[in-house]
Amino acid sequence: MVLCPVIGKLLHKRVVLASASPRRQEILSNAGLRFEVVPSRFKEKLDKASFATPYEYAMETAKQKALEVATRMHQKDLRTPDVVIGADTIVTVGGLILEKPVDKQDAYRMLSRLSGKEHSVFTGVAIVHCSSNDRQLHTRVSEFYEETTVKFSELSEELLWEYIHSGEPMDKAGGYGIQALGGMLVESVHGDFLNVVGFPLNHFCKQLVELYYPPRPEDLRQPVQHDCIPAVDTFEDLSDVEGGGSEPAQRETGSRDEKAEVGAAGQATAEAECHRTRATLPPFPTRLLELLDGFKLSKALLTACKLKVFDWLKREAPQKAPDIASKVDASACGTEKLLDVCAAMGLLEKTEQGYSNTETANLYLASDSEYSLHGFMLQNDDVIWNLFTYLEFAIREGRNQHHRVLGKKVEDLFQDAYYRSPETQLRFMQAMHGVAKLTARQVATAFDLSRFSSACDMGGCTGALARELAREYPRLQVTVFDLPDVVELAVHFQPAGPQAAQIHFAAGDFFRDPLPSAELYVLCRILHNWSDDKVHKLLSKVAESCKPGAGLLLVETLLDEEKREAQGGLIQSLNMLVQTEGRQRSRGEYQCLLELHGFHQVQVVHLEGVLDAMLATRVAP
Ligand SMILES: Cc1cn([C@H]2C[C@H](O)[C@@H](COP(=O)(O)OP(=O)(O)OP(=O)(O)O)O2)c(=O)[nH]c1=O
Repeated sequence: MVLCPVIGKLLHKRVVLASASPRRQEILSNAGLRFEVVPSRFKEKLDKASFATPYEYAMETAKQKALEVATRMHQKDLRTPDVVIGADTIVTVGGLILEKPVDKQDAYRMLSRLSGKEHSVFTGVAIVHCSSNDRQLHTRVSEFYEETTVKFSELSEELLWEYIHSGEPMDKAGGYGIQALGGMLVESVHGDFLNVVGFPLNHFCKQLVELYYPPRPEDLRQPVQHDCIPAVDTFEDLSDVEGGGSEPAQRETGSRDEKAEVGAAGQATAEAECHRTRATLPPFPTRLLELLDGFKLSKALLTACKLKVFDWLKREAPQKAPDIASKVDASACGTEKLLDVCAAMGLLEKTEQGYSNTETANLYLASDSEYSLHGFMLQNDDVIWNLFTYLEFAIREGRNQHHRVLGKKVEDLFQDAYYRSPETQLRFMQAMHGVAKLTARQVATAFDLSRFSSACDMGGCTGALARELAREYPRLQVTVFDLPDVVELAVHFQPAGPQAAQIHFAAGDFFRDPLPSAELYVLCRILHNWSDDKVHKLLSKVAESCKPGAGLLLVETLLDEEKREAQGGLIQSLNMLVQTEGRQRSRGEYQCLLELHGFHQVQVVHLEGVLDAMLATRVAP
């Protein structure tokens, strides 16, 4: 349902939200607006000192965000959008502008400044109307801002750090989210709540009314309430379908009533019918259709990785589609389609000269990059994709689907001959190595582990985490304990360096063989692979090997207790179902498991991305 009728004016236009903010997407789609999301690449680095007021800074940033998207979409040979919406939210306190914190310390500085005080939240919004003439982009910008004042309670150091460790502050202006946990910090709010969350919906609707229905001369002679959103019957023509143009409607001379009178009665009835249908039209299911297309986008990404498109473009760019096609041994027409989709997904840049990698592709998709996820992509393409085609069976049967993919029974995924063949094994290790490298630093620094002098990383694979632990704690000796064939290949992943002397590999099966002795045991993304029985078995083995005071560092994606949030965690649950015999668990479930095996003083830190780290201490039995 579209409550604000002027939103209906935009229903048949190509509207783009130039924002990656999930809050803005939610607010606007809840209001019934249909739009595509194209996050802006505009770097928010305008010189704040050159603006007389903070809201001018926010409006200019919003405008630049929207214009960058309008220009990029126009240049990319995609259809020029009709309307692009950009927004920027800032927090101001004591003359300072606070944007998103860059790290936890920055969040701490921001939140301590806000503690016990009143501050302002400004959101600048730009509505850019676009048109294209002779391949030239023409834009008309309408901007406004909204201010809301928020008062924080006095925040204790403890509460402040607990909030920061929740991870919530990092993508939010001022370092807090009023709509979630951050709501607990707030004593009072004066003004539009949604403005704080990132988008002043009420003011936006009023702005659309002004744009699409500027007051008629006769209205100006009568006292009018300027700050209200008119009711539905104020407008007769909400559809604007045939016009379909990108410009806001201009009021013609003569009222709409006059126009209706001159038309034939039959036509008037048909139009009325048409308007009724428009008014009751449900919101366009954009998000639903995007979800539907999700698997096609994933497959396009995986195929481009498999064909090593990003490797070729890292070596030489820009290149035209036929040149890339001949290098990757594929058809020119197919390659061009794939490259265009990659460009639309923001993985490639497309210009007159050809295609080039974006920074994301160079960093993560080229196979030789330091933080390459290429192996992880191939693992998803070759193994996980196939397993997910049997999701329906996995749901019905409540178990993994290797038997369907391989056509034979698989007793233990980690010991099976197919998965242990050197080629599949290496690909699996490359996949794990990519993911581990990306997250190892956060895991190693989540807690102060300096009291331990030895650690055992159970199932530590290529030693990527061991390396970060060794780098962070120079007196720590780390043993990577994994299956013999893994240990044999791990040497290929270990670069020389000062940490090499701190890292040792030990071959064995952690269910059957004695564990290497250590003061700290690490189980990073291990337990989710196993059933409750096996988790108990493993934890009791670890507990037996621990002296009182020893630590257990557990890293998993934790589900919330109601299993409602953490989309990443919930997807992982399905992933575990189709792939393993294990499952994702909640913080409470892990806490119980740990305590049952004599590990107490459990601390939890949410890491950037989807992982959570838990540190527990073994107490005397
Ligand atoms: C103060 C506050 C901000 N925020 C969010 C709104 C914005 O998403 C974010 C401020 O950063 P912005 O730079 O305005 O927006 P963004 O980076 O999230 O998205 P984009 O630039 O792509 O449009 O902070 C909350 O969600 N809750 C709050 O209480």
